[in-house]
Amino acid sequence: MKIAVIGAGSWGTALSTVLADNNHDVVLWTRREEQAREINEERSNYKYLPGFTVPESIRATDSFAECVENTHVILLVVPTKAIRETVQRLLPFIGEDTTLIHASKGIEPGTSKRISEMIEEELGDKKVQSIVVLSGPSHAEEVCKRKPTTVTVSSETEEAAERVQELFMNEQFRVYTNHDLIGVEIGGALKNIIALGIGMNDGLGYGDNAKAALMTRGLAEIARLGVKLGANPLTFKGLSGLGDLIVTCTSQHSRNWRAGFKLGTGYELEDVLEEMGMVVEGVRTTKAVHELAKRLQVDMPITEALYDVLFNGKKPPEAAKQLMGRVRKNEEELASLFLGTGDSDRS
Ligand SMILES: NC(=O)C1=CN([C@@H]2O[C@H](COP(=O)(O)OP(=O)(O)OC[C@H]3O[C@@H](n4cnc5c(N)ncnc54)[C@H](OP(=O)(O)O)[C@@H]3O)[C@@H](O)[C@H]2O)C=CC1
Ligand SMILES: O=C(CO)COP(=O)(O)O
Repeated sequence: MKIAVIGAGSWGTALSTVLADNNHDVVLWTRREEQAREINEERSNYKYLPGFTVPESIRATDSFAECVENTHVILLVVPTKAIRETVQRLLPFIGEDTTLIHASKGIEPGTSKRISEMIEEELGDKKVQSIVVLSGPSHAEEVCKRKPTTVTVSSETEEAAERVQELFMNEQFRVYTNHDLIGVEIGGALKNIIALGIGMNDGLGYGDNAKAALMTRGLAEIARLGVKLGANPLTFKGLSGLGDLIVTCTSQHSRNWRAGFKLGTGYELEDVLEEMGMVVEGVRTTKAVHELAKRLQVDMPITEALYDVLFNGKKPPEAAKQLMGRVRKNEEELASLFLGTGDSDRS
């Protein structure tokens, strides 16, 4: 089956590889002609995955039409900020038999929308068969080396999720389904905020105790917001929640962790992002979630501390002090949150 993959960064290339390993006919779109040539002729994607050999069967193109015509399955893997313009470009090529899968992780500042909501908005009256999200603990660098990886796919219907599960599943890439689209998208997007914070913690030299605290309390505030938005709290204990939080907060591959680390050692945000040269979704998502939490009156102290560092010039040690100096709390909220017995706003 022909599958169009939009976005030839690290994750688009890695997911193309999984699909090519499963004998699908993969056409990978890049906006740069020289990158299409590099992939087709040298079988490499040096900027994003140095040392990786792109499978022969993957064809790259800088022609959007060539990539997306004559297929019913389209995978979007562009940064969150490029989702709307990409869906706009897709409109002439899609219809009621199109399955739109996205594998991006972010929330849009200004609108506080999840990615599937942004896609729906851009589709307007245009109907597609299904919108499916693929999320979970999965760094491109390991997927390309065919290291064991598990992810979750979610859609409004179980049948749509199962079709996508079937497309991706193989011996090294295990795919679960989950009906909770809101929870899956929220978990995948918000763990990037906590990973930035943990990178910062490590850059400051604070150690493992604080890291464990940030992960645990980070998951609590992710679940707190998710529940308010209608997610199943138990989703946050699954692959797209706790699973992705663990990998992003502990892996050397995480761009969010690396950016946070640099900030913790005293670099300015602008310099960090320029040096990184890859998408660090947590920065815009922190802004979006700060706005959303304020609007919904959900207490998210770690996100707030991060927001102050990223956008209000607060120094990381001061932000850490702010978190440690908060009023006394009781941990029992976690029980009601994760047992699903209440949508507590307490932190
Ligand atoms: N990397 C990973 O391991 C994982 C990433 N993700 C998510 O996947 C999404 C994509 O990330 P990833 O592949 O890692 O990012 P990278 O930084 O590796 O690559 C970004 C890609 O997006 C392209 N791009 C940037 N801006 C635009 C635009 N305006 N229009 C079209 N294309 C654009 C870039 O093109 P160019 O090179 O021309 O600038 C490049 O191909 C993110 O939401 C990320 O959170 C999810 C799971 C794992
Ligand atoms: O989502 C990811 C792993 O599951 C990728 O995280 P980073 O963007 O921090 O590298």
